[in-house]
Amino acid sequence: MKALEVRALSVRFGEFWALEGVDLEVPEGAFVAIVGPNGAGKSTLLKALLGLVPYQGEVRLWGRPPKAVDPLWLGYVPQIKAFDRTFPALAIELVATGLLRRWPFRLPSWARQRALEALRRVGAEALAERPLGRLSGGQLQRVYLARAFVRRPRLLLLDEPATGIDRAGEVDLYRHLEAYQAETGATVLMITHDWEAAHHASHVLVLNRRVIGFGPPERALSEECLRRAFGHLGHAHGLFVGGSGA
Ligand SMILES: Nc1ncnc2c1ncn2[C@@H]1O[C@H](COP(=O)(O)OP(=O)(O)OP(=O)(O)O)[C@@H](O)[C@H]1O
Repeated sequence: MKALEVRALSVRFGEFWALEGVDLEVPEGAFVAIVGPNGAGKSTLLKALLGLVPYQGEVRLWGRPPKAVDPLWLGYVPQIKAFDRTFPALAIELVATGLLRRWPFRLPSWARQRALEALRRVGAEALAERPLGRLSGGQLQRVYLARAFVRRPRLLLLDEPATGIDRAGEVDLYRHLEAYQAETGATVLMITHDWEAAHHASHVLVLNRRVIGFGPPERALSEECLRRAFGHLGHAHGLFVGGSGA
């Protein structure tokens, strides 16, 4: 079964086309790494799939329009750029908003258990009772990941989830994602600038406003595809499949 089908998807901001004519089919249970240069429309694609930006074309999740899908089936971790750190809340409460879809005044014990389980999954159980204002950037990123996991979603949309997380935490994150997929059969779409991480995905989407390549890493991460997407490979030369650094 296809988790995701996209036909002729285009997104326009004023006169500027951020995405043009994107076609994509993602089988259920796939792990798709999305790569492309800055401004390529990667975040815009995830937002369009969630109906967060207006688009032209067709999006189907499990054969249905996004609005007909139970929101609890979808876990989204946006790019975290700014956060009001004076907001008086605990990490576990932010995680629980993924479940309750509002700020909990008092956390029901079932929601507390689920939130703790999700924090454990991302190695952040110890942060549960910590005020958000006292989290580092990487710790806050883990808490947002737990917020996506807490729903036990069937589709996880992750926008550069490893940003700010240390190398050991990053390896842990990929391990958690793999374990979660093996356990639930969920589908993952993950934007990353880490081509090495992309090599471990089942599929890679190379995007630059249009689909430049889509398929298994060895095909999509070919030198030709990456050159078409990035123009030149610069210092990353050698990371493409078949290159000396692969
Ligand atoms: N709300 C908006 N209004 C106007 N332009 C926008 C808006 N959101 C994104 N854009 C533009 O659309 C293009 C694609 O942006 P997007 O954030 O999707 O790129 P990206 O591939 O995720 O980039 P990055 O790797 O830098 O995160 C960019 O040129 C951006 O400036």
